[in-house]
Amino acid sequence: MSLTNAPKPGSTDPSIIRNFCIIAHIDHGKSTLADRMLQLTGVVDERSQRAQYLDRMDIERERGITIKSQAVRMPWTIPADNAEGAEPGTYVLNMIDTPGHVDFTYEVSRSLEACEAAVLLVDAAQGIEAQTLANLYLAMGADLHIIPVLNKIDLPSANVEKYAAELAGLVGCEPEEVLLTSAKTGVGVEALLNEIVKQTPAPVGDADKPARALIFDSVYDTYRGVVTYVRVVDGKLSHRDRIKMMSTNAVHEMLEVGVISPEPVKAGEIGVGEVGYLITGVKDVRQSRVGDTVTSQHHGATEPLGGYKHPNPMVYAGLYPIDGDDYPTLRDALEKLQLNDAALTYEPETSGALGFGFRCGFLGLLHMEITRDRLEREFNLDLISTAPNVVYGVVMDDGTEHVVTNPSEYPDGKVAEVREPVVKATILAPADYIGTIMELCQLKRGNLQGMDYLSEDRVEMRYTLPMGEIVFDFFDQLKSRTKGYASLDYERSGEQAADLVKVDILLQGEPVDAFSAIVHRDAAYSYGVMMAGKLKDLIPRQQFEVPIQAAIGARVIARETIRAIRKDVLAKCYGGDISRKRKLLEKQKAGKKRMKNIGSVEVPPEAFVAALATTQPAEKSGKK
Ligand SMILES: Nc1nc2c(ncn2[C@@H]2O[C@H](COP(=O)(O)OP(=O)(O)OP(=O)(O)O)[C@@H](O)[C@H]2O)c(=O)[nH]1
Repeated sequence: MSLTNAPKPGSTDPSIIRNFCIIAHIDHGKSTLADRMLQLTGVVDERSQRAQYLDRMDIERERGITIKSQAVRMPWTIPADNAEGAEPGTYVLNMIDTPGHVDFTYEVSRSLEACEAAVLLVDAAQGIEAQTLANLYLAMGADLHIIPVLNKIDLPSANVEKYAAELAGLVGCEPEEVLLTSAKTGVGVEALLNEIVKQTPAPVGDADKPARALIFDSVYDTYRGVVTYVRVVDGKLSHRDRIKMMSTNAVHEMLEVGVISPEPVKAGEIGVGEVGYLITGVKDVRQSRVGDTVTSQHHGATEPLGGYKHPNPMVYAGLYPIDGDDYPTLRDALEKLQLNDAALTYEPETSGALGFGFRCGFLGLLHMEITRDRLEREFNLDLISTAPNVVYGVVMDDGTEHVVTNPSEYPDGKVAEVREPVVKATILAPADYIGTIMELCQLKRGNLQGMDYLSEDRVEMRYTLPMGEIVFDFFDQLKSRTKGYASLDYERSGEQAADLVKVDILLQGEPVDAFSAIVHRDAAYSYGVMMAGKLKDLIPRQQFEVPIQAAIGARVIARETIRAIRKDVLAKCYGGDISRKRKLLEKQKAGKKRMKNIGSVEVPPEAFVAALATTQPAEKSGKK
């Protein structure tokens, strides 16, 4: 197809615009399908085609997952001989590739607001998974038309009949209406593009009203500053406008307006129903927040589009440089990352054991891992991260309330109540595993809210669970108990009072703040024993005996001892070569410089890294 006769941005009749997104469980093939569409519509030619074209960040490529949403404009022609259900002619498709992981649900929900239809993609060898449901519910909540598609039909293990019926049952259509594709071989993708044109409602909006556009993404680009992705609802945005962000009333000069196809293409303006980008002088994505409404400064709109939510951090952890000299580099690195990630928060913090670092807030564990990975990789830092924890509310006997994002801030004195955040979790698994899943959820203080059979051998179980129990190794354990067959999705759902205590770990009587944890009273003993045992193995023997204790307040609940030894570096030096002796002693001194001192106990940084490493969340690899 030639792009020269494709409709131009700014003057496109809304009736030929189709805005859609692709939603799916992680790994069901969204990015591959998006690639295939780019190829078929001619916006990416064979030569520049690379796998996962839209996943631009290195880390996205390496992990094979999508982190930031992207929007692409593609022309698609319905020929006269296949026009049943649509006028023949060239249409404009705006495709929004959405992230699939639970940490980025907020981004998915904003992307959905910019569309009229959602292609619901399901792996024909896996069937419906937890995030298939979660994303479907989000899409239905946004009133989108759903186009059900079974992908990967080329796989020998595909069970098209079974899963088409399951999917049809879920969205309420006939199994024959489920489209079949292989994003890998391209089978069925052309038919899907035709169906998108036929089934997706054209956008409605008023071209004569003041401009209103929804920000559904904003990213920081080193060369161009903040690039804001918008969907225009009413009016027009032109490169000559000064624009206003309606939540803050901040006014910005517009430097450029354009569409992505699949590289940025400048346009004079974008109008009703169109999806495009804006570049202003803004230097920081926090000034151009996802969910906000953009209008023009003069004769602007007075009513913003539907409300938007601040992404609140759910999980906190301390990040410390292993080498204290790297502290300024870490600060600069966090500042740079935040330009691109409005959800990342950080503030300086000092730890008696680890020195200067930052308390960082994340949307979830995957978000935390990705941030840490990027800091280490892109800024060449070696970091120690403390165990992640959620936010607790502590009410004292005298009625004062504290918000605790760090165990070391846990207040002293008489505590009346501790409140913890809870989540609503949905687990999908083969029915054979119901018993073991229930056992695990019980262990993690979950409450069963309901259970449904999706088909004969597949169940959906709904639980409320304390978020603090989910952030550690819940997902890992769920996967290992179900041989990898279960999938999990959760969302924040208020808080509850719980019997929580702070467990301190003491080395030679000195509490080590980095190892303190807030845990349920029933789990306090096992946390203490586990940590004391780990540290006994990790901390090298010193010239004196070192007791390791775990304590709740003044009460010691577990104890280990590291026996004394004198490491005699001169032992191998017979004879009296004084310069050699001095050399060895200096080497020992240099080694000691890296050590972290807890009282008089020297702890190598590696011991902190190993002791604080929880079982790695399975999402680390980006796969289920
Ligand atoms: N055999 C086969 N493999 C496919 C097909 N579509 C995608 N895949 C493979 O499935 C894996 C996951 O595909 P992606 O496109 O990265 O999945 P995704 O849904 O975008 O994943 P996230 O971006 O992480 O949410 C890749 O290894 C693809 O090559 C298909 O139609 N057939």
